[in-house]
Amino acid sequence: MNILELNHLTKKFGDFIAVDNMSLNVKSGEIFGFLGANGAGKSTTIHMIAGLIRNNEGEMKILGKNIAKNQRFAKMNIGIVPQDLAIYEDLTAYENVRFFAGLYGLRGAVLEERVAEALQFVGLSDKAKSFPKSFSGGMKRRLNIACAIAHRPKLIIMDEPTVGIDPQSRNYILTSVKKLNEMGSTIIYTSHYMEEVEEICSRIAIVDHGKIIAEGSKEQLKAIITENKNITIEVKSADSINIEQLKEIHGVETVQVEDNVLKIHSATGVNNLNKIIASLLQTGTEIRSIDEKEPNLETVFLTLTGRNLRD
Ligand SMILES: Nc1ncnc2c1ncn2[C@@H]1O[C@H](COP(=O)(O)OP(=O)(O)OP(=O)(O)O)[C@@H](O)[C@H]1O
Repeated sequence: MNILELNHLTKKFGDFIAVDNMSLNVKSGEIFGFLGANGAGKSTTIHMIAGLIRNNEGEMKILGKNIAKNQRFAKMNIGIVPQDLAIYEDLTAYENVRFFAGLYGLRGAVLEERVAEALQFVGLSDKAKSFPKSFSGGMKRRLNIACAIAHRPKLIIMDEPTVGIDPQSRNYILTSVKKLNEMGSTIIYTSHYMEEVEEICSRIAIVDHGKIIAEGSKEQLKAIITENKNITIEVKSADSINIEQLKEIHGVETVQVEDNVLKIHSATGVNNLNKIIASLLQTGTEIRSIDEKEPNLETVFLTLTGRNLRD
């Protein structure tokens, strides 16, 4: 079942099209990765889902209901962790979470219980009475998450929650995302860090210039690119390399020599490294090091857009 549906969603700022006819289905229970470079249109999409800005065209549905026509229902079922911290410096951690949970209609004992639960979940129970100004960047991010999850939304959307924080807090957040998912929430995880998306997401959409340019599991996305394996061999001297002979080896697609480094693109599933080495040794080439890499999402992104994910 689809928890979120975006149909032909478009957002323009003047003449500029930030989100361009975007259609997307997110299934209940998944951790869905929304991967794109800065300015790709990720935050704009989230702001439309959150009702913070209006779309020019298209339609959005949460649990089958039109978001624009069922705003209260949408608010109850969606928790947004914004990219820019949405916490009040002059309220304690506890008061911050209570304020947001109150906005979603929680009252009385249930409210108190859920606030305590959310603070505990992000590891800030012992800081409940402290003010965020004494918090590290990572702690503020965690408080930001607590504010978005206290009302137990079915869909949690996180907009780059690990930007600018220390590795320990980053790991904490990634573990929390997996835990929230195991506890039953669907997650949309936005990032331009492909390692994070590869680690936690079951399905991924790559967004570029406001459009989804590829969508699928990690394996499906990697299968898009043909030059699947990159073999880099450093040699003492490249003079003796017989390039034509290397190109005849099964699976070898391209061979490049730069200074004393040999770069070979080879099809995956082809076990030809022994033959490549044998060819080099036969012509008297001395090997210094060998490195063989499977493609990653960065390579997929580069192949699709011609650019690196990070600027
Ligand atoms: N209010 C606005 N007015 C004009 N242009 C805007 C506005 N908000 C966003 N944009 C532009 O829309 C494009 C998409 O921005 P958006 O913030 O959605 O990208 P993003 O993928 O979330 O990237 P980032 O990680 O940098 O936030 C950018 O070129 C941005 O400059």
